[in-house]
Amino acid sequence: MRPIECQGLRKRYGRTLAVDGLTFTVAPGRVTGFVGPNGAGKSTTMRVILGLDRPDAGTALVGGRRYRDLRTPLRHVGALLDAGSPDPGRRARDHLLWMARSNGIPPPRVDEVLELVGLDGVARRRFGGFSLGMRQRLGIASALLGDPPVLLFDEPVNGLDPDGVRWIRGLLRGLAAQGRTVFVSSHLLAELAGTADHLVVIGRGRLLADASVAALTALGTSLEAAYLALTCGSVDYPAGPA
Ligand SMILES: Nc1ncnc2c1ncn2[C@@H]1O[C@H](COP(=O)(O)OP(=O)(O)OP(=O)(O)O)[C@@H](O)[C@H]1O
Repeated sequence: MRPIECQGLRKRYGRTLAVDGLTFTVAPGRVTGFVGPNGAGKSTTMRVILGLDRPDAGTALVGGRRYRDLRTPLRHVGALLDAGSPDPGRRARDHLLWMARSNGIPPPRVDEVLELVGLDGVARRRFGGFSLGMRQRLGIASALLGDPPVLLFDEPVNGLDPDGVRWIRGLLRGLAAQGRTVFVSSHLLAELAGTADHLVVIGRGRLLADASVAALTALGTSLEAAYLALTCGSVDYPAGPA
């Protein structure tokens, strides 16, 4: 199975240094949470790993290769970055068939993943009529389509009801138990405490911690307390007194 390796990653947008020399490895076989204050550089890092943005310095490798060098990327890396993307007029199954075709994935896999995410009953409905939870599930179906060893999820539980949150938790744990590399960003620390084995914490584009959830929790009274202590110097808009 394959790790994600970021080495000296740097990315600037105009005057904003979004990622500032990040080095970390995401190991297979466990769920690694990716956390940090708003604007810390999490999405940028994920975009660079997925070849959607070019770094100004450093490298991001998946299984030892750059994403843009992969010929059939969906077979190597699955990603949920933005659940709102497919054409609203396109039917869910057609959207997945189109993705499968462009990556040399056999069509029967489409029905397999639709069933896996619980969308088999609405496979012929148009994406435009999907609820947020259904969109999120379709995004996850796309990520799983190529049966990839590496998966990235950016805020996968955003806007989901408790049932959906519980479903995602089980899915992530199951994928890691199969030996896959699972990298998931979230602001919901309590949720991550129950899902992730390991956390990469960043602030202002820099690495603040790369440690097991157990080790981080032992630093404070809770994972949240440990996180707040680690990131207190990296928050642009701190909350006032409660
Ligand atoms: N395309 C872009 N153009 C200009 N600035 C950008 C762009 N993308 C990100 N940034 C800036 O880079 C910094 C990091 O943003 P990023 O979205 O990676 O952070 P994040 O940790 O994912 O934040 P959040 O938790 O709020 O989603 C921010 O200051 C953001 O405004």
